[in-house]
Amino acid sequence: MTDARLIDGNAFSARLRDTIATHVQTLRDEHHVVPGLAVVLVGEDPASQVYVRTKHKRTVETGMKSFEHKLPADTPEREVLTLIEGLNDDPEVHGILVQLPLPGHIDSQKVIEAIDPAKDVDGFHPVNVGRLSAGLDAMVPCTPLGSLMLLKDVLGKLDGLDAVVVGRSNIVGKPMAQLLIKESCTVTVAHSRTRDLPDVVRRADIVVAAVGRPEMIRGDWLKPGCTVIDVGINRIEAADGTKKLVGDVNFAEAVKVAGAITPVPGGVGPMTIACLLRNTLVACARQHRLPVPPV
Ligand SMILES: Nc1nc2c(c(=O)[nH]1)N[C@@H](CN(C=O)c1ccc(C(=O)N[C@@H](CCC(=O)O)C(=O)O)cc1)CN2
Repeated sequence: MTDARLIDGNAFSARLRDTIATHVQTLRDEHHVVPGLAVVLVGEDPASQVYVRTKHKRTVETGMKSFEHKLPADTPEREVLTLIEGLNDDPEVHGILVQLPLPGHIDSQKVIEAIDPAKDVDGFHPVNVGRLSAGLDAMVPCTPLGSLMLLKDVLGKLDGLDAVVVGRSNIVGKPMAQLLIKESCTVTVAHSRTRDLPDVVRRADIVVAAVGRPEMIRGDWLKPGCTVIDVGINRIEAADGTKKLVGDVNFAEAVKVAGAITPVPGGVGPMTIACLLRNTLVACARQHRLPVPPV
């Protein structure tokens, strides 16, 4: 059997960012409006610092305004909430994102709920969670949205397909399941208590792995020809002592069985930031009561 097709998230996200940049230019030229994204980082988590830096770079490249707020790790919760109140009221800011995880003394849910749902480009506010689950227009979390775009690019229509989402987090697993239900898939959400997980995964035409456990999903758990979306980003030590990035799927085994698969890195990860820009563009258009660009 030939190896699975590699789903190239770097190439897809670069095309998406180009399309977004074109729409940003149109908004600027025709309506004198420039989308603005505010990113709040609390603390010095090294991975978060890299992601926030990349978000700033991509935001500016796309022609949008970027507002970075970097706060020390011991910033009181009240100060973060006050900052968000200010961003909610700032007409130049159309999207607000608080980089997660937050330091332990800050209640993440309280912070998320302080964001104006119209500016919640992460789609984590309960209003957006509820709207997505009701099948209404909503801000959709970036990683599941990017995963869905890749799936549609590979498979076209998804209706009637069996999808298994492994992981039930609020950020990925649950919204991913909602998006797949909307596409008329038959969706199973599996998690740490699921019985006979390999058998459950083996039924799937689409496997979305979002458990946060390095290489947990093995090649012999997969239905031959299925499509695998690996959301996991795990830093592990390789046999030679160097650090490497792996997903939640054992790639070397899975590539021999699946029909198509996202690599890690270079699969879903780059889609997360491209979809953040997409959500900021959409939020801006809605706030100015302009037609929402088709992205
Ligand atoms: N408020 C949020 N916090 C976090 C989110 C989020 O969507 N909203 N997601 C993750 C981190 N994240 C964006 O914030 C993110 C993760 C990974 C990538 C990415 O491009 N990954 C690369 C590998 C990069 C590396 O070497 O580490 C890839 O997979 O190719 C982008 C964004 C948690 N926090």
